[in-house]
Amino acid sequence: MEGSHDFSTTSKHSADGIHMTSTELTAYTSISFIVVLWCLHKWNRRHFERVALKMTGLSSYPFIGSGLEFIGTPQQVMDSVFKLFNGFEPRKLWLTSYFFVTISKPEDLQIILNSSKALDKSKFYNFFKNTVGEGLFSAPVHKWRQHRRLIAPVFNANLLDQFFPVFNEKSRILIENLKKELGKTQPFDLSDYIMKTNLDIICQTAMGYNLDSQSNKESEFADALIKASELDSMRIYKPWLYPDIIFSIYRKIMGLQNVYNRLHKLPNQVIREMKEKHAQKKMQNNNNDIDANNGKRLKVFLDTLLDLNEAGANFSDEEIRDEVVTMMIGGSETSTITDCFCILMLAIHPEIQDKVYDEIFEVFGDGDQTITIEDTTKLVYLEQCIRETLRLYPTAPLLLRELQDNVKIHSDNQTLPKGTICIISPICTHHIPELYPNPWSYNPDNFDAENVNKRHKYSFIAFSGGPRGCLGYKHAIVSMKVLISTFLRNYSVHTDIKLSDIKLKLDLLMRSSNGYPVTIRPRDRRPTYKKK
Ligand code: HEM
Repeated sequence: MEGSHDFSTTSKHSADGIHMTSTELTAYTSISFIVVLWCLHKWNRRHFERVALKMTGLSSYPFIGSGLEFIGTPQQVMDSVFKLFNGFEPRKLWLTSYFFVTISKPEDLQIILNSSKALDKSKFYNFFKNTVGEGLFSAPVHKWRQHRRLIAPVFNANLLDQFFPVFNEKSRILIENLKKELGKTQPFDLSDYIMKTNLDIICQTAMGYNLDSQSNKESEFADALIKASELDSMRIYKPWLYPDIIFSIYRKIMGLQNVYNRLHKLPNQVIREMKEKHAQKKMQNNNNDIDANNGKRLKVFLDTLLDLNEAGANFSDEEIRDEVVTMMIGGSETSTITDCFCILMLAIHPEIQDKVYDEIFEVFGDGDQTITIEDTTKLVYLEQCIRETLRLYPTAPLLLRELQDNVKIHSDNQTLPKGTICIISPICTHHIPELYPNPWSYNPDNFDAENVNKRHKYSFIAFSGGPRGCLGYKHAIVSMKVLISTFLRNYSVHTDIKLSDIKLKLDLLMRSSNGYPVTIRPRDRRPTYKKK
C-alpha cells in the first residue's frame, strides 16, 4: 500500500534500483506512446513511402502532412495548388495519413481517367452528399456503374435537339433584361444576369419546371441552391467542419439547418406530380406528349428517368431526385462561369470579338431567327473561343480518383499503390507551356483543327475524360453557343480590365474573384469587312 501511495505522488519511486519521479515516468510513457504511434503510422504507409521517396512535393510535417499549405483565403489556396503542381512530373502530397499524387501529363491522365481501378472519387466527395446525394457525380462505384449505363444513352442528339426552344427562349429573355444596361458607362457584372438564365435553362431541361428566375420571381429553390453551394464550398476550407455532427451544429447556429431540405422541396414536388402524370398517361395508354400550355410537350431528363423506371430500372424517388439535382448543380454554375469568362475574353480582345461576330453574321445574317442545332455546328470559331476559355479558366479546379488497386502510369513506369489518391488539376495541365505556348494568353487558334490534331487528346480536360467524364458536355457546349451568339447578335461588349487584372479564386469551382465587369452597346449588325 505504501509503495502504491509513493507511486501516485511526486516523490521518488524506486524500482530495481532505478529512481524516477512520477513526472519523469509520465514523460517516458508519453514519448514511448508517440514513438509506437509513429512506427505504426510509418508501417501503415510503407508502400506509399517507397513511391514517395522518388518524388518531390510540398514540405510536409509529421501527422498533418502539408495540410497547413491549404488553409487560407481562396486565392491563397489557388497559389498553393500551382505550387503543388509544378510541371509535368507526378508529385507527392501528404494530408494527414492520405497520400496524394499529382497527375498532369496527358499520357498519365489518359491512364488514370480510363482505368477501371481508378473510378472511385474518394471520401472527399462525401461533402457534396447533403446537396446531390448519391447522384452520378458523387455515387459510389457500384451505384455509379449501374446508373451511368442507364442514363448515358439518353443524353443523345435527339434529347438536345428538343431543348433548343428552351435555350433560345431563355437567351431571348436575357437580351431583354440586359436592355437596362444600355447607355450606361458604369460596368455591370455579367454573372448577375447569366446565372439566372442558366438556372432557368437547366430547371426546364432537367425537370420540365419553369423557374423563371429571370423575371425576378422570388424562388426558394434558387436561393437554397446558391446557399447549399456556398455552404459546401466553405466546408472544404474549414477542416474543423469535416465531421458531420459539427457541420450540422454549425448549420443550426447559422440558421441554415433547413437549407438542404429547402433545396430538395421543389424537385420532390415536381417528381411526385410527374409520376402521377406518367401513371395517368399509362392508364389512358396515351403516348402523345401534349402540354396544356404550348402544344408539344418537352421530354425532359426527369421524363426519361421515369421511362427508364417503367422499363424496369427501379430507381427510388430519392435516387431520381439525386440525379435531377446533380444535373442542375452540375450544369448551372459551370456553364455560367464559362459563359461569363468567354464574353469577358471577347470584351478584352475586340479583334477576336469581331471575328466571332463575322462568323455569326455568315450563319444568320442580320436577322433574329431562332438558332437550331444545325446552326450551332457552323459556329466553329465560337466553339474555339469557348474551348480556349475553358482551357484558360476550367471551372472544375481539382478532380480526385482513389485507386482501388495498383496502377502503372507512364511517367518513369511507376506503379502507384492501391489507396493512392490521384489529384488532377485541369488548370495546371492547361498551363503547361510544352502543350500550349504562352499559356496565360487568350488564343482561340489553340483549338483550330491543326493544333488540336498536334496535341495529345488529354491535353484538354475541362470536362475530365474517360468513363467518369462529364455527361453534360454536349448540352453545355450547345447551350453556351446559343447564349453567347444571341448575346453577340444583339450587343457588342466592352471592358476596361486587362487579362492580367483577372484574379482567380478557388472554392467548389474556380471563378474570377473580381467578377466579370463589362459594358454593352447595341450591335452594329454588319461584319467587319462591311465596316471598312
Ligand atoms: C461548362 C460546363 C461544364 C463543365 C466545365 C463541366 C465539367 C465537369 C467535370 C470536370 C466533371 C468531372 C468531375 C469529377 O470527376 O469530379 C463533370 C461531371 C459531370 N457533369 Fe459536367 N460540366 C459542365 C456542364 C454540365 C452540364 C450542363 C451537365 C448536365 C446537364 C453536367 C453533368 C455532369 C454529370 C452528371 C457529371 C458526373 C458524371 C459521372 O461521374 O458519371 N455537366 N462535369
